[in-house]
Amino acid sequence: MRKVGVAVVGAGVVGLSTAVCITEAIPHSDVTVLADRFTPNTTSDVAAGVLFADEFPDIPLEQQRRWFKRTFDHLLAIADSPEASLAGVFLCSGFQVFREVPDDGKPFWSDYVLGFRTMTDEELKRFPQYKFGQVFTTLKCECTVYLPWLQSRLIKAGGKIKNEKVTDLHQLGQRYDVIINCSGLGARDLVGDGELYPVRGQILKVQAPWLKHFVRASDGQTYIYPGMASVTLGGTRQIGDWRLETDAEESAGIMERCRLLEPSLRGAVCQGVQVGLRPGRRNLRLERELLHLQGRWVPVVHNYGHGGWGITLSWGTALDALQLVQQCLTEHPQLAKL
Ligand SMILES: Cc1cc2nc3c(=O)[nH]c(=O)nc-3n(C[C@H](O)[C@H](O)[C@H](O)COP(=O)(O)OP(=O)(O)OC[C@H]3O[C@@H](n4cnc5c(N)ncnc54)[C@H](O)[C@@H]3O)c2cc1C
Ligand SMILES: O=C(O)CCC(=O)C(=O)O
Repeated sequence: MRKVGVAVVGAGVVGLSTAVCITEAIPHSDVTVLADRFTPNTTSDVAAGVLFADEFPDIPLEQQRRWFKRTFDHLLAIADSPEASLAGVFLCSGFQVFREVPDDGKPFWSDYVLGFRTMTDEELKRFPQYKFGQVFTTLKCECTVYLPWLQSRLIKAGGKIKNEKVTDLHQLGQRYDVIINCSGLGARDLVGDGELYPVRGQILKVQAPWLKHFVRASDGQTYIYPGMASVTLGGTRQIGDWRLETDAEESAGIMERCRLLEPSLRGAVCQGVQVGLRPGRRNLRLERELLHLQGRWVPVVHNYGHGGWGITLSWGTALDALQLVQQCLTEHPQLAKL
């Protein structure tokens, strides 16, 4: 029996998670990840990798909760296993602080992180400019470690990886039975999605090994996330900005804002500056369609547009993409019987 040939376009956290889920769940699949950039050169590699999210406005909250919880549970199991350091996944605790008391002090994911609660007045004293805060333990998934680990897991399960820029899905129509589009911001050109836009993010990596807690200002413009080898200081969220170069003035601004939150950073040594373009979209796209490519009908599953929450939602959306592939195989029995 010939296997079902599946092409996954994209080797960021979304593409690799989706490829692993399909390869491990569908034994008669032959999955190839095609990408023009691999770790450490994807946007995912720039991410702080913290499990945290804002809401997509038009996607049912239940669905977003499921994506968050499934990713959290998957990564927590890794964090609790001997694989944790090899996969770059670990628990991290800290504070989110607000200048004004929010109307709703409980984000949609508050039941899934560990120990979510409101900060006490004593805890808030450390942040004199802030009136309200939340304390919780979430996960950090460092993609420069996690993506190589996912690639190894994929290859071990029988998947393949190929360096190829896909300029048109027609290129793949004759070579694969199912196509999964996890091209992030690249989907703007690949499938002409004008709803996608870049949200530029610049971060600093500093040496400050005494810091053990994260601190995040609720506007998402200032955050301090201690990690395995360095502390990530952020950030910027510049909508529509395509610049990949680093900006010295912005670095100075990030450092200044972070020092106001965490004065001990005055002693921190800066190791590097990075920029990434988040795949911004009003709502992420997770759906399937049937495309007529080079004389045959080919199911295409889209899974892109995760904005600033691609690591947070990676496993949950990959499991939904897998379900869409399974539906394609049921509805197109010629594929299931290959
Ligand atoms: C500064 C910063 C901090 C962040 N922090 C966090 C965080 O703490 N938590 C969180 O959840 N998220 C965070 N994010 C967001 C996160 O990085 C993204 O949501 C995530 O990386 C998107 O993953 P992706 O796999 O869709 O895209 P990418 O990582 O961009 O991968 C896209 C892949 O598609 C390939 N590709 C594209 N077009 C083509 C083509 N035509 N042919 C072949 N291959 C193609 C690329 O080569 C690449 O392999 C942050 C982002 C930034 C910039
Ligand atoms: O916003 C955060 O706190 C985590 C970092 C992030 O998700 C981002 O910068 O996109």
